[in-house]
Amino acid sequence: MAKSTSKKSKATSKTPSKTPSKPSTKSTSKSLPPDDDFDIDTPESMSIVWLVIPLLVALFYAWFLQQDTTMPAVLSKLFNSNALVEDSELYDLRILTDRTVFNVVDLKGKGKGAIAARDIKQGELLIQESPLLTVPDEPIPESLLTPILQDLTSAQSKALFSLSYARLKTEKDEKVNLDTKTQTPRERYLLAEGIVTNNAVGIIRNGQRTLGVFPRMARLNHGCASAYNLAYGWRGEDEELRVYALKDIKEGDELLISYIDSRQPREGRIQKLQEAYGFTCTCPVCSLPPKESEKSDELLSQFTPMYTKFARWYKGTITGKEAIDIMNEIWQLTIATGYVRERGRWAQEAAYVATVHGDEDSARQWLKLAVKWMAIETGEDSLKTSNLQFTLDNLQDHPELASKEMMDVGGPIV
Ligand SMILES: C[S@@+](CC[C@H](N)C(=O)[O-])C[C@H]1O[C@@H](n2cnc3c(N)ncnc32)[C@H](O)[C@@H]1O
Repeated sequence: MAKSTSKKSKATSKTPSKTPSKPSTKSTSKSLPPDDDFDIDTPESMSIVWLVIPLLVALFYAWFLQQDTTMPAVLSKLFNSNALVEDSELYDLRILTDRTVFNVVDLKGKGKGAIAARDIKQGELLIQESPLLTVPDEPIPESLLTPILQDLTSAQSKALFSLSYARLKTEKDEKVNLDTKTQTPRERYLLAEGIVTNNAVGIIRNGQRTLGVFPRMARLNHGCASAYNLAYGWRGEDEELRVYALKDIKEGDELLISYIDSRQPREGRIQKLQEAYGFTCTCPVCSLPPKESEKSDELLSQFTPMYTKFARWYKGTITGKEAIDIMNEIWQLTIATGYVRERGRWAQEAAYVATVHGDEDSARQWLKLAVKWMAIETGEDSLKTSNLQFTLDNLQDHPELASKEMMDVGGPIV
């Protein structure tokens, strides 16, 4: 009240200089004042502004409450009509920061999928996401899931129920109404259970293996071996899932992760994907013509026996030099197959071999490679990358340096 009074007196004091010399004719006029007479700072217009602003805020709030959505979704709509993020995905504010990276679109034979909206650089962080919900990594009973579903906000619920499922855990002949507005609590549970099973990712929380649903990441389809271009992982130190680009990706390419260990021949991959996710993989590697597919199978099937051979070094049945030779063969295999996912870990293991045999030069070369690839897969600032960088910077203080017989084991041939 006091404020508006002082405004009024201030405005009133201005009036004389604006008042035309013949006030009687003007004051009776109902028409709009001429432009040069219009002054927003007059007492009348100020009081209108002060009335209109709260009214607009109230109207906006009333409209927002009707929207069944989140404030960021509304803001995103208002300020960025080209935003690539659907309202249903906006249960986590950080999603707004990755909205220019990919579009979620319908893809023939796959449901939805993510398509790069621009060129993406190797090592770029593409998704950073908190779990929408978590459940223990075991069968999910109705008594556990129902209260979790009841606790979801409307945006979270929308995000969850927009996801895909492969099969529902129904009793014989049981029909399930899929309309979330009219379904019974049991039908809602069955649908949610199917969605969680099809989309959840294994994470470690409080030392326990847990399943988490991450709706943004859940749109990523599967590709085998060289076909997938992203690496995902749970970052325990920040309690969030991160997805990084393993390779340079062109605008328009589909973004793919690997749901299974795809270092195996086609038949095994197809069977595993069918059992766990209910689809027959049609990725570029699974769609190779027969001759090329045979060649690809032959190469991919070499990874496991080669790594088994390398691991004999831990038991002392092969020398450090032999172990490093095998690791270099594995590295060549990653080049031949385009399977680059585990390079960071493999280089780290080779660095350890070189370290304990006191071959500091080779250890440093392997550690540099390990830092590079761990940063691509898990980020430059991840605990894994930082630990490797620390080992590289402080190799001379490594507690196991030269703890086995001294040997020149050899560095990476890349
Ligand atoms: C985690 S979801 C991926 C996103 C899903 N396409 C969607 O529409 O939300 C897993 C499901 O996607 C489909 N899918 C994933 N990768 C596929 C592929 N390579 N070929 C065919 N279908 C695939 C399968 O239906 C699978 O059960």
